[in-house]
This record gives sequence, structure tokens and C-alpha cells, in this order.
Amino acid sequence: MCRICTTVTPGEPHVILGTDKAFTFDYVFDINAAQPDVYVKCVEKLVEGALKGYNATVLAYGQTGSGKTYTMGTGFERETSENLEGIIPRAVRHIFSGIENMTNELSVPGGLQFSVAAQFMELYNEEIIDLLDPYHKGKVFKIHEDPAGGISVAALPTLPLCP
Ligand SMILES: Nc1ncnc2c1ncn2[C@@H]1O[C@H](COP(=O)(O)OP(=O)(O)OP(=O)(O)O)[C@@H](O)[C@H]1O
Repeated sequence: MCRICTTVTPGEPHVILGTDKAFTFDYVFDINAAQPDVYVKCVEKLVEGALKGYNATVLAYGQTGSGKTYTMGTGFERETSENLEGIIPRAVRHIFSGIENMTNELSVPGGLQFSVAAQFMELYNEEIIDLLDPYHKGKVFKIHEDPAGGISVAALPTLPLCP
């Protein structure tokens, strides 16, 4: 039989495992939290920052079945209601509405130019699969450590995005 073994105190960023083991995070969401709550609390400010030129990363980490795909919103069906959409579709919409606002607010001679591109990859057993290329599922890209100490994926295609 399965039972819930964690508790969350409203307003406190801790998860209590069992009765006595507490873990503290920046934000903690209880079982009834909805997708918009997670986006507004954890991601919205990162996208606002990215629109101002800062780098941002959202990473889903957890054991199998813990809700990474659901929360990131990469497994959604076309008919998924907006309330159930996860982070990625929300972030993409947010990026394009941010671009539209900036274009309207800042009148720059010659206009502002924005370029948005995406890569979508799966890392499995230390190999990369391009999820934007369903026709070449078997094609594997290698992860390289470059001389400057960075990690890169050689030749993984980038898809330009339009609103
Ligand atoms: N917050 C949630 N509300 C409702 N259903 C959820 C929630 N989180 C996850 N689920 C459901 O639980 C199941 C497992 O979630 P999900 O596929 O997102 O896990 P995962 O961490 O991506 O697993 P894996 O690592 O195996 O890919 C799915 O059916 C998903 O719809």
C-alpha cells in the first residue's frame, strides 16, 4: 500500500520526511500546487531576467515518475488546457510577449531585432539525442569538454522560433 510520507507546512520552505527529517529549499509546493503557482514563484523572474540579458537555467531533477516531464510541460498534448501547461510552453509564451512589450515600449530607429532559437535534447546514458529530429532518432551527438573548460554538444541543430 502507498501512503504519503512527506509533509509541508504552509508558508515554510521545508519538506518533512517522516516525522523528523526536514529539508529546506527556496520554494516548496504541496500536493495541491498547480502549474501556474510553480511558474509564477520559480520561473517568471528568471524569464524576466533573461529578457534583460541574464542567463537562466531551469533544471528538473528527481527519480523516475516524480513529475519532471509534467512540471516542465514537455509531455503535453495539444489539447492540454492552459492551466495544466508546464514550464516550457509558459516560458515560450512569456518570452514572446516580453519581446512584443519591449518592441512597443522602446522605439529604436530601425526597430529592434530579436532572434529566438531552441535546442531540445535528451541526455541518456551520457549520450545526446536530438528530440527535434524525430526522423533520425538513432543519431547520437557527443558531449565534449572544450579546452576553456566548458561543456558543449557538437553539431546539435538549433531551431529558430517564431511567435
Ligand atoms: N503535479 C502533478 N499533478 C498531476 N499529475 C502529475 C503531477 N506530476 C506528475 N504527474 C503524473 O505522474 C506521472 C509521472 O510523471 P512524469 O512522467 O512527469 O515523471 P518523470 O519524473 O518525468 O518520470 P521519468 O523520469 O520516468 O521520465 C505522469 O502520469 C504525470 O502526468
